[in-house]
Amino acid sequence: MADFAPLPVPRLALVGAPNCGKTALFNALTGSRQKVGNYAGVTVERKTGTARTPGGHSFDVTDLPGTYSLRARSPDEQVTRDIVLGHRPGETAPDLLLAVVDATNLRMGLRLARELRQTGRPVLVILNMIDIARHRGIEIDTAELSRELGLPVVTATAVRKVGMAELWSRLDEIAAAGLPAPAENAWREPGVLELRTAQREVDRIIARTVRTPAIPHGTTARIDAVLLHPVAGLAILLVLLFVMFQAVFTWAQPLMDLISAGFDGLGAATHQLLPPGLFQSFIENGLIAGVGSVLVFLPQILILFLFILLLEDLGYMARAAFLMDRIMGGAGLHGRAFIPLLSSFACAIPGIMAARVIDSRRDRLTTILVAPLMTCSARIPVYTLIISAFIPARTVAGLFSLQGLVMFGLYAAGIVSALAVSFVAKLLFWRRDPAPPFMMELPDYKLPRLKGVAIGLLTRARMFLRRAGTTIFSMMVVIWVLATFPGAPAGAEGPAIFYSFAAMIGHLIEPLLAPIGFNWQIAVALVPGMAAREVAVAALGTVYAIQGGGDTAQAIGHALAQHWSLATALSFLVWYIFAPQCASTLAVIRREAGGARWMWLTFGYMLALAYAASFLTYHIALALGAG
Ligand SMILES: Nc1nc2c(ncn2[C@@H]2O[C@H](COP(=O)(O)OP(=O)(O)OP(=O)(O)O)[C@@H](O)[C@H]2O)c(=O)[nH]1
Ligand SMILES: [Mg+2]
Repeated sequence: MADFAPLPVPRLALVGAPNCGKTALFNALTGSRQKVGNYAGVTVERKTGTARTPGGHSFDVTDLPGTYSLRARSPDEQVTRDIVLGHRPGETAPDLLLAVVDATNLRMGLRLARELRQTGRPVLVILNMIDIARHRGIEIDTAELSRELGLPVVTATAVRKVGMAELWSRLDEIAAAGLPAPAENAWREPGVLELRTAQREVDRIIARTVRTPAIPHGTTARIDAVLLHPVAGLAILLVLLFVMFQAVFTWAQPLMDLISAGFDGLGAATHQLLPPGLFQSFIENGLIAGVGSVLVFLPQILILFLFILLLEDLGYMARAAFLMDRIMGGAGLHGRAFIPLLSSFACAIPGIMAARVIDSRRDRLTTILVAPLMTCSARIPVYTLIISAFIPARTVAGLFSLQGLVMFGLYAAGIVSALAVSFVAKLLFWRRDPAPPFMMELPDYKLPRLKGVAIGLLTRARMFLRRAGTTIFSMMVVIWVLATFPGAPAGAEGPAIFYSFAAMIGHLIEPLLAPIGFNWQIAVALVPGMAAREVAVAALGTVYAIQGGGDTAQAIGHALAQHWSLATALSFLVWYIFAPQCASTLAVIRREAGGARWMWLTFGYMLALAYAASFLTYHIALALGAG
């Protein structure tokens, strides 16, 4: 019954279990660069693109979050189910379902493929990661499998061009022949008994069509025996994190010096080229001091992400989640919270969105509540600036850089407080609910693909530069104006900035912040810091530059070391661990938690924590003579 599809461009949807390579296939089909990662739950939203076959046909392709069954439990799984069944308002079901199955893990994938067939939509089964399956000596009789399933089956290796040939030619055939008309949906939510029957049927099909080698592939198991060991595994995880932060400080230095020198030269050149006056001050103090002082931190951010991307690709991150589950569970956090919290090290916003993979609402809310406590990369400029200005560059025990140790401590403080807050949240809100058990599949180890890592780094760099060029730049213009006008009255003493709007605003807020050791310059920097945390660094740069310092990151450091006490610097660092210094994060919390209540709760508790912790730090430091 070769009915022709009425739509000019047929719509395909990629459906499959988490981590089976849907996004990799999506990228291969559409030429996009969506994020792939070797752990479950990377994709939490639908993404669409267009595939053009070698035969010149076009398809609309949708990438979906992974799901083990249409019996959806978490919000990301519901997205998939609703799209597959055409339950989205104003949207019909896709014309062809591409059932993506991990060829090394057929049990999960085939059960879902059979569920998809029940929906009545045409289904094409793709056995992805066939390269790994062959490498392990797994033999799959695809013709027989296709007969058993009653569905066409192709094999694919999404991450290699040559691995896509069969799928491309099959799509061309489908386009030429026209899609079969869909049948009635016969799928309904299966009960436990039906699920069990379905799994038995799948096991029977696998027994008939798949030959696995007698000796199972042991590498992953052998590595896991060490890396998942309750003691050795945790120790290795700690060492890895520690090395990561040491590297952020030591490897980045030469590159940062280079960028710094570049901005130095630029500043000097503009100073010479431009006639003295407002314009010169704007370029030198506003632009170069502001944006330049933030750009210097690009190398550190990239080094941090190099580590994270490599470990992700390797398949280590899911293990880290497994290791942390006991500790996180004790604090009332779900094991699946690990990935969202890990993403929050980049930025709380994707982290909070990644919490969609957590199916229970209380666990999702707890995760969202504490995600902003993870040290996001926007804090790195703030931390590094203060650390380089106040913490001597010494080595401790002949091995560790003291600055790296302090940085490690700041990250650790964020993590520990996140655990503490979720523990308290559990006591306050959810005392009676028992925590559901943690189930997460551990992916096999894979060698990281350099191309993927390089793309990941490029994306990060581009995002960072875009922020520097937009948010940070525009905030800098505002700050420069506030710090320059109305100018000093005739016969005034001291730098003109003392008579500026910025000083007025700063002096207005200062009494509130004086108890935690902040001066009016810090008060000025905190307000625009709500737009993006790094702006605080740039704002301090501009304020002190106009006040008469130099205009590079190093010059800002010197200015701070002159004007601040150590107690103030420490209090400022501690403030940045806790303070709700990011308006966009709060907006996302409101959206994802479904209410302003949770946003204000987050804002309130973080502000209270920040103030209390900075107050304590400042006064303890003063008492110890760091005033
Ligand atoms: N060797 C090999 N690796 C693959 C193949 N397809 C995907 N991968 C890798 O498998 C991992 C998971 O791929 P993704 O595309 O992120 O998987 P996904 O199905 O989108 O996962 P979720 O979005 O979490 O549901 C990544 O590390 C990919 O590089 C393949 O055909 N062969
Ligand atoms: Mg994906």
